[in-house]
Amino acid sequence: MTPALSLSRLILRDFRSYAALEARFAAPVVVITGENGVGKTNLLEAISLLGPGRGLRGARMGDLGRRVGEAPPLPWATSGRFETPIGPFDIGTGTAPDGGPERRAWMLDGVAQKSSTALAERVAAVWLTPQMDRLFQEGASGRRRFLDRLVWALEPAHAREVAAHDHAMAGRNRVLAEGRGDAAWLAALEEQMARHAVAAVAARQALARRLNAVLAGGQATGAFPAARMALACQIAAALEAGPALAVEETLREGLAADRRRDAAAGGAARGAHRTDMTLIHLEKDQPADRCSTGEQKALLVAVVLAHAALIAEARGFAPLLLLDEVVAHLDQPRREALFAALAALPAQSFLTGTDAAVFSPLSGLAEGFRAGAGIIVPDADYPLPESR
Ligand SMILES: Nc1ncnc2c1ncn2[C@@H]1O[C@H](COP(=O)(O)OP(=O)(O)OP(=O)(O)O)[C@@H](O)[C@H]1O
Repeated sequence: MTPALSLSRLILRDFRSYAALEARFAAPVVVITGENGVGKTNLLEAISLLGPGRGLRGARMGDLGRRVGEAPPLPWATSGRFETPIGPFDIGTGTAPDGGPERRAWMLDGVAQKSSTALAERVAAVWLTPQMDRLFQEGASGRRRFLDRLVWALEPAHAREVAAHDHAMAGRNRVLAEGRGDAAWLAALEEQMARHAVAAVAARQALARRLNAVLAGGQATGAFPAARMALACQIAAALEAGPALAVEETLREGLAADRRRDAAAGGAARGAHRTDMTLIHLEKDQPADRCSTGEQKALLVAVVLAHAALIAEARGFAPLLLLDEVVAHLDQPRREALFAALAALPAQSFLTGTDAAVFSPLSGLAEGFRAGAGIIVPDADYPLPESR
């Protein structure tokens, strides 16, 4: 299926291991293979940075520039041309010309942007990486980040709600740590925290509900295991039971009552930062943390496939899917299920792996590249599909 949003050209300058790269993509499924350490993940990371946020590794901006010897990383830039049914647009990002290495600049169609808001309106990307193999074993923050990225693709303003909540919470933590009994200031911060927490959790809940409806339909996920997303979150539970304004009020009162406790603990016991999420493997009736690594990967794949279908329906374009080393974990039937699902999905996907042979069922469907040191070249075994 032709995706309504696809990356047709990527240009990198001094980005991680790439001094200068220009790559053109023409197919809805792009396969990049190469040996360990040649820069496959770096390429996906560069693509992930064309949307808002800190990208697939959550890296500091100053770490993204190419390092040569002991010198500090160079200023970097990446730009992408995106094709849509109403014409192309160009996004560029990189080190801001004025300011330190942590300052980032944004361009849309050659015009500098003050923030990434305009990008969030046009581009979304979702990824699965090898680092996420322990998503269900480690702390809740990784799961929350994954969940928030899914929400963000549906509702770009979600990022602002979460940031505003965290900002108010950091302010409250500071006041509590300093031991200043500034009740009016604390009350104002708690009011902001409560308001943004309820908005952020309501958006997470809405995403989970809509995602579960798509998962239950099963069309987007094909042969992947039937899955359901479950939020573990007191605010979400309260929102199920009563109106948002009442939940906000209860949260505000709870925060005010917790001041002494939160000061001693060094952080708030309630708020949007407490949401956790799991995926339920419905056939086994088990949460993801009790499933095997391969089953967990399959659950995550089912979720990103269903999510892409949901966003395509809701926003008219699907997020780019960046699937780093995902295929290696899947057995043969699941690999073929993934390839079939990707071919049917209205999303552009980028897959990486070390073994080109694994992707052979995609010959004729996908466009292939071999990554070498600082370059990528078309892979003759995966010519551009004729239909494009
Ligand atoms: N800032 C940087 N400057 C120059 N090189 C860098 C920088 N950051 C990372 N690299 C290099 O990039 C390479 C890692 O690239 P990447 O993680 O994309 O590899 P990969 O092809 O995905 O490997 P694998 O198959 O092992 O996952 C390493 O050789 C690393 O030294």
